Amino acid sequence: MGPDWPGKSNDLISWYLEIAEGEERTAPALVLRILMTNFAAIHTSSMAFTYALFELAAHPEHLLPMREEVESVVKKQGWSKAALNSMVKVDSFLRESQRLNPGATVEMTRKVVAKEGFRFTDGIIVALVYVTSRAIHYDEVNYENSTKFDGFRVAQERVEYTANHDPSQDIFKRQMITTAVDHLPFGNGRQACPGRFFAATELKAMLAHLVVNYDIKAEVEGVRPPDAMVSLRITPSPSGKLCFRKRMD
Ligand code: HEM
Repeated sequence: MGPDWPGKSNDLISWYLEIAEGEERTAPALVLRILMTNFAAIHTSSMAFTYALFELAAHPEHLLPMREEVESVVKKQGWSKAALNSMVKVDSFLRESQRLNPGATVEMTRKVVAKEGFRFTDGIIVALVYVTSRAIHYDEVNYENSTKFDGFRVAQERVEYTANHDPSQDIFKRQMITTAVDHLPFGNGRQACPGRFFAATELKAMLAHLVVNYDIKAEVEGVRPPDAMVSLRITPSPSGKLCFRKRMD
């Protein structure tokens, strides 16, 4: 039948089967790969959304502008992938939430393969490198008022950018999916998270649905439930509570 045939599945198991060879093409090896992908995909996305809800409840002034944006975009483009791309405020809000809430104090573990290790300019030699993503995200050199949550930090910038550039020629470099040395929620470089396009689509769709259908309130006004630390990892409070109600108007 060759590599393509009518009705061929287009899913994760099929993609793995297509490239796996030798001992990688056995059921245990494929199951481990799928479990590993689930591990990379699920807790990260749920944590990112929980953080976004905590930030929204603590900074409720962001809700109505996002509601207006989503309603206006959906009116023109329906609930589509293209519509999600046009939700500039929703994208900016999630990006800011990820900036202030990376999943760990350090990310991007890299094993040095050179036998002599990696030598920093001060002479220190290491075999393993981590990047201090949280410190970078909170650095005033990189972000003005860096500790302040400003959900629309890049939204206006993007509107202005888009108005002045041909969208087919250039892309705004500070979207939720864009990685950079000063924005590392998805890592950076060759090993940057390959699931980030999927994650951004699902998180934006969920947040857009939420802001048009629900009102949200913090349990204690303006207070964001405190994070929990697990070794080098930081997680949203497992006991934090928020109040939701179906939108009344
Ligand atoms: C908000 C959600 C997510 C966050 C914050 C996140 C974050 C990350 C980070 C920080 C890395 C390490 C990047 C580096 O070392 O430079 C990574 C790698 C990875 N992520 Fe995600 N991720 C998310 C969602 C997903 C999803 C939905 C999938 C799959 C559908 C996924 C699959 C992977 C895989 C396979 C890797 C390893 C890439 C490699 O080593 O080549 N991630 N992710």
